[in-house]
Amino acid sequence: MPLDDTFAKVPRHGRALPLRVGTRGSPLALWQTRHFLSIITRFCPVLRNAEAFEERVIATSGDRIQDRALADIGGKGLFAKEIHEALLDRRVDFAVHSLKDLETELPAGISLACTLAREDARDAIVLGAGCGVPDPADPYGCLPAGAVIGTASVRRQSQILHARPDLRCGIIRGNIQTRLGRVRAGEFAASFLALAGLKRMGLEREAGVVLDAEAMVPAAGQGIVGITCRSADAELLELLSAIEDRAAAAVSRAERALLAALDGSCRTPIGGHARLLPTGALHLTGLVARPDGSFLLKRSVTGEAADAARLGTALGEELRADSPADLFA
Ligand SMILES: NCc1[nH]cc(CCC(=O)O)c1CC(=O)O
Repeated sequence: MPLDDTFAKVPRHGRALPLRVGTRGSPLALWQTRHFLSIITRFCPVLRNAEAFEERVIATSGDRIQDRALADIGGKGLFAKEIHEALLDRRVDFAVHSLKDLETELPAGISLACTLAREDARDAIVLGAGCGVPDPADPYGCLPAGAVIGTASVRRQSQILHARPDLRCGIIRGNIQTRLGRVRAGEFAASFLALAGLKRMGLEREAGVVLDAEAMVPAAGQGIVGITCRSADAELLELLSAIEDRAAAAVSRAERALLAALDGSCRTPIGGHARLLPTGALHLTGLVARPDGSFLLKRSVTGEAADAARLGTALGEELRADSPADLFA
């Protein structure tokens, strides 16, 4: 059925417009929400009017608590909890998330309806004034000995400390603009940000060093926007699945299955990154480490994209079996 016909069913079924979209209020979250709306309206002319959508900004616990590592306050679910509640309470009809902030096991009644095309999945280092000139052959070489790097992510912390045990990490939180400001103010020698967020904010020039996915394994879902809605809302699920990006769906299935198989404690540094090869096969890298970088295990597999979830589960189980048991206590 042509997409327009599918979407034309929305008002015909008597669903009241506007459709209410839930989003966090950060500049990146709002950008991603408007990006999603521009895609859905391109596919669906019937929704191309000013009254079709209404943005509802929802503050999450992750936005409110700014001084602690995510692992210490309950992990990634914190950016989504209040948004799930708004969906279940029917205050919104669907919601836009950074997929890497969305827990693998969603609450009963909430479904991941679709994923949008991936922006760059890599991490970047934002360099403060005391850093040297970046050398592509030695991505961490420009960081001064003993420097304090701002990050609230145990995944990034473990990988940089593994490569540079002389460095130290301090907690930096807040949205992209806040974190850039704190590096500029000299509170930290440098910090990490997802390149996807910098690009979407037009701040790519702030990326002093771009780390390839081998040097710094990204988080599962990094750079991908995911849309949730109520599992019982068959009509909206159908509409949203029509705009799914197939490549993003395959890589995110692999990465999220890996994460789910490894998920022991939210304090465990875990990386997961999949990409589609020119042959159409799927290449998946997974990483488990200790937060201090003293242990780091990284493995890759290649298989059929159609088996994305199974590949992720198998790699996750293998990494778990070959890591010290206390990492998953
Ligand atoms: N946890 C915060 C968060 N969630 C998504 C992004 C960036 C965009 C993305 O990865 O899709 C960021 C900021 C960052 O990690 O630098």
